[in-house]
Parts: sequence; C-alpha cells; structure tokens
Amino acid sequence: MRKIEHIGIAVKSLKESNELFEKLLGTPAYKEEEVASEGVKTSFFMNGPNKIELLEATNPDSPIAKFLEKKGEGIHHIAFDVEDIVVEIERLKKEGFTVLNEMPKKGADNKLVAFLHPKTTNGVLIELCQEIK
Ligand SMILES: CC[C@@H](C(=O)O)C(=O)SCCNC(=O)CCNC(=O)[C@H](O)C(C)(C)COP(=O)(O)OP(=O)(O)OC[C@H]1O[C@@H](n2cnc3c(N)ncnc32)[C@H](O)[C@@H]1OP(=O)(O)O
Ligand SMILES: [Co+2]
Repeated sequence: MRKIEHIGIAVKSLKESNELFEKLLGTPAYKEEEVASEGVKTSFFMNGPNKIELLEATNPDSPIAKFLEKKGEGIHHIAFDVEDIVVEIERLKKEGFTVLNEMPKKGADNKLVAFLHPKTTNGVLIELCQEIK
C-alpha cells in the first residue's frame, strides 16, 4: 500500500455534487467516466496531491444504490495505490482479509481494482488500485 489513491463518496446526483465540490474545492472535476460493470457514473477532483471520486448509481443493483438506500450520501470507500495488485491480493488474503474479487477488474481513471469486504476491515470498504501502464 503506497498511498491513498482516492476517497470514494456516494452521491445521489453527480450533477449537483459536481457543482457542490467545484464550489468547495475551487476547481472543476477533471474527468467524468461511466463504469458500467460497477453500475456507476464517476467524477474526479484533485485537491493538491489528493483525489476525490464522486459516484452516482446508474441502476438499482449498483453497490452505490444499495449504499445510498442504507446509509445515505457519504464516504463509501478508501482506495489505496498498489504497485502490483495480484501480489497485494495474495498478501492480504494470507493476512485473513476477504477479497471480494480475486481477479482484478477494470475501474475508472485507468486503474485495475479489487475490493476488501468491509466486514473484515473495521466497517470500511477498501479498494486496491493499480495504474494500467
Ligand atoms: C468506478 C470503479 C471503481 C473505481 O475505479 O474507483 C469504484 O470505486 S466502484 C465502487 C462501487 N463498487 C463497489 O463497491 C464494489 C465492491 N462492493 C461490493 O461488492 C458490495 O457493495 C459489498 C461491500 C459486498 C456489499 O454488498 P451486499 O452484501 O450486496 O450489500 P448490502 O447492502 O447487503 O451490504 C452488506 C453489508 O455491508 C455493508 N456495506 C455495504 N457497502 C458498504 C460500504 N461501502 N462501506 C461500509 N459498509 C458497507 C452494509 O451496510 C451491510 O452491513 P450490515 O447491514 O451490517 O449487514
Ligand atoms: Co473508487
């Protein structure tokens, strides 16, 4: 785990939250991207060296739709940058964490991603991200 890659925030409306975060941070989203496999539309903001990902659900089965229903808007996950996601998945499995997808999948912003179940990480959904080179 090299650094926090981004913080994911579940929002009801990407349009409204883009406006809010643009006002908050004083800079617009640098990118919007839909990831159909996750049922999300995302936008990304930089704040100094830090990245924020806003996520809106695109269908009722999306993890974001379920999260909004249960918990409402707010921090949904913390993503960590890793050099080799396959090595990191194996290391974390040996440490006893539950990896939700052992096969890394294509995420947003040019990343391969994998998730750890929040039940094994003190109630916080953890994402691993490896940049696709
Ligand atoms: C855009 C792509 C990518 C990127 O490049 O950055 C993303 O960020 S995609 C983000 C969206 N995708 C995911 O979240 C994928 C991983 N998540 C999952 O597989 C599921 O959401 C889950 C974590 C396995 C939960 O799914 P499920 O069991 O079907 O949902 P429930 O609603 O029944 O929840 C069970 C249990 O887990 C708690 N929960 C759910 N989500 C979170 C969360 N984000 N943080 C903390 N806890 C969470 C939920 O509250 C339930 O708890 P109990 O009620 O106590 O049982
Ligand atoms: Co994410």
